[in-house]
Amino acid sequence: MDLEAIQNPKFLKRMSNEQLIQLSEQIRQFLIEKLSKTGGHIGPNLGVVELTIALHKVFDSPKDKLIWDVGHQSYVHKILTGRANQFDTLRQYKGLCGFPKRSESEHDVWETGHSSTSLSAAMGMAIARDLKGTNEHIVPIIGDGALTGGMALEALNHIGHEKKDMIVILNDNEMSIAPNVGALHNVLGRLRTAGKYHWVKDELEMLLKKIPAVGGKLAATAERVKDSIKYLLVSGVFFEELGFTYFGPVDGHNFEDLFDNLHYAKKAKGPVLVHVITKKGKGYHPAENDKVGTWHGTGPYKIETGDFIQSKPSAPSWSALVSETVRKLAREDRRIVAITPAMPVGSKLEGFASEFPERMYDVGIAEQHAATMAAGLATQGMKPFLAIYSTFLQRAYDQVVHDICRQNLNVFLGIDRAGLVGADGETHQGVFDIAFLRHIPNIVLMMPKDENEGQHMVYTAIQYDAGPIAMRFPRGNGLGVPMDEQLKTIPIGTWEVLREGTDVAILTFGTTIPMALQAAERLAHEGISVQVVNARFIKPLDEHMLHTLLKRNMPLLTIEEAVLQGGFGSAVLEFAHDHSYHGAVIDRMGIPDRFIEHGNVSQLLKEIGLTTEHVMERICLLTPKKRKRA
Ligand SMILES: Cc1ncc(C[n+]2csc(CCOP(=O)(O)OP(=O)(O)O)c2C)c(N)n1
Ligand SMILES: CC(=O)[C@@H](O)[C@H](O)COP(=O)(O)O
Ligand SMILES: [Mg+2]
Repeated sequence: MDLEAIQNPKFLKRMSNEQLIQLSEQIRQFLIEKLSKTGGHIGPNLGVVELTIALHKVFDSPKDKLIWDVGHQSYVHKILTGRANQFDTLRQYKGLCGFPKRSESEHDVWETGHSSTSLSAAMGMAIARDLKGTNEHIVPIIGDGALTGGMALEALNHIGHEKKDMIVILNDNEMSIAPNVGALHNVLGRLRTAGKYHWVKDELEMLLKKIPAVGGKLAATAERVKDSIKYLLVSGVFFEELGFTYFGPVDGHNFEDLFDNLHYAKKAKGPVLVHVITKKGKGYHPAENDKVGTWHGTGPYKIETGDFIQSKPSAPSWSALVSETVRKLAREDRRIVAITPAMPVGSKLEGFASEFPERMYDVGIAEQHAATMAAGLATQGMKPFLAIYSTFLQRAYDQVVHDICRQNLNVFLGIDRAGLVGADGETHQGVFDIAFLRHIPNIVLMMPKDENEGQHMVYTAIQYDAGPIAMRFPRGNGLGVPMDEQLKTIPIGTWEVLREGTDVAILTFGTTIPMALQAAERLAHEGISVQVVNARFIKPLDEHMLHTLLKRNMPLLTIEEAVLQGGFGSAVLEFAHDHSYHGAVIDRMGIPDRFIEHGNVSQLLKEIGLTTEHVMERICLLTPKKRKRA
């Protein structure tokens, strides 16, 4: 069939299982083809083809609410709800979002991107339904990785207590991004192998009744069987004791099994959990055999070979630079412990993990736990390195305030993906961390201009023992600058003049330094002398340099690839005000007060007005008398 002609999922109701099998094959090929050009979350989506088809056949979206946790696995849902013709624009500027988007379709009832929110949202929708007296089905679909998120466990606890009608679909493929971790994962493991939970439970009851009747060796065998089955059943009881009716394990690639269980679940009263076993990457050999998470989210690739199509980077990735520098230091410094909340691959911690397995912790999708565990380590004299994406650090704000900074503990926060991340869009842009960190007492917040300064900053952070210290760095690769052999510490709170100037000073850091230098270079030809300062410490500010600049009455322009509200520019404004430089001329450039959608970073910067040309315009507005007509 022509997938691009699909308007809505109603057509599924008329299809036989054989036809559905053909459809799932067609969708798989479509995904493999399209994503070989656009990139995206190919593994997760190949794993949920049959499950998504079955859900849209059994339930009536959008009346029935399908809520996709994380949402990176919603491409099949988007195909079945009339968006197949947009896949050439997947995750591109003004194109199809890689996550559910309410403005795209009435079938996208809840927007995700950050993990573990589906059950809480589902509970809200279930309460609303019952208060309104309507009868729609509420169906959150949560992965085994997302289930390790604290929010999910908070919601399970409440849902099981309130006993509202809800059908939780647990999509268990044994993988988070990397192989899933945790005790809960082991519970699921037992269930995966237990066979049909309810059948096993009935068999056990019958067996238990017969045991007294058999004597001798058979009794001992029966006893052993009973114990092993009981061990397996304990896992099923895990959910039943939480107040759920457990169905499973269900073969997530077998329509008969799926329909049997989903129809049961649809009729059941109270909260139901359907444990569906799927294979991440199913149907595409390289993705299906991915043991480490390489095919979780990818760029374009060659279908025949599974080779990724990417230009050879001129410099190591920022994540590798930071994690490998920590690894090098960990050889001499036994205090160092690395922690990642489920992103060992993205944070490039594989090397550290292989060299120091006893000092590397992947805690699952548990940022709050990760941050406070780091604080606990620091109280015992250890030097925890918490590798965490800026956007995911948002989950651990109180732990940073209450546990790490308030107790002034020696935690090193490696804030990865700081700034615009591009394809993942609104839910993943790392643009809030300056605003939500800089006002916390005791924290040091810094950002290097290039990877050489970055390695020195890592060294500085490890040596620093006066409290919490955070280094933010962008997604992607460094600039390819020469690297010093010898690491050195950078004095905390010191900025660096990169270019002298007398008419105006630009204060900026990290990824916006190149555009500042380029603007200064071009304006020099128009008679405007621009000073460019590497304001590499966002907190504490370099007060000495600020006083010097403000006393010279130089107009200042701050630039940051981060939100303006409460950002670095705000800090400079506050400083000028607090030190009575009331006549100071201070302008700010950064991300405006709105969410930034997905797209190529350079396109987004252009849309926002963060380019060399925009900097030049702002400088000219600050120095009107100086500009020689070009
Ligand atoms: C709060 C948060 N932390 C981390 C991530 C990064 N992340 C995206 S998908 C994923 C793994 C999800 O595993 P699972 O729920 O099992 O889905 P699967 O990819 O296996 O289908 C992680 C850790 C995230 N999206 N949100
Ligand atoms: C869906 C999700 O949250 C992750 O897969 C995220 O997309 C990873 O981002 P990076 O590609 O920057 O590691
Ligand atoms: Mg999974």
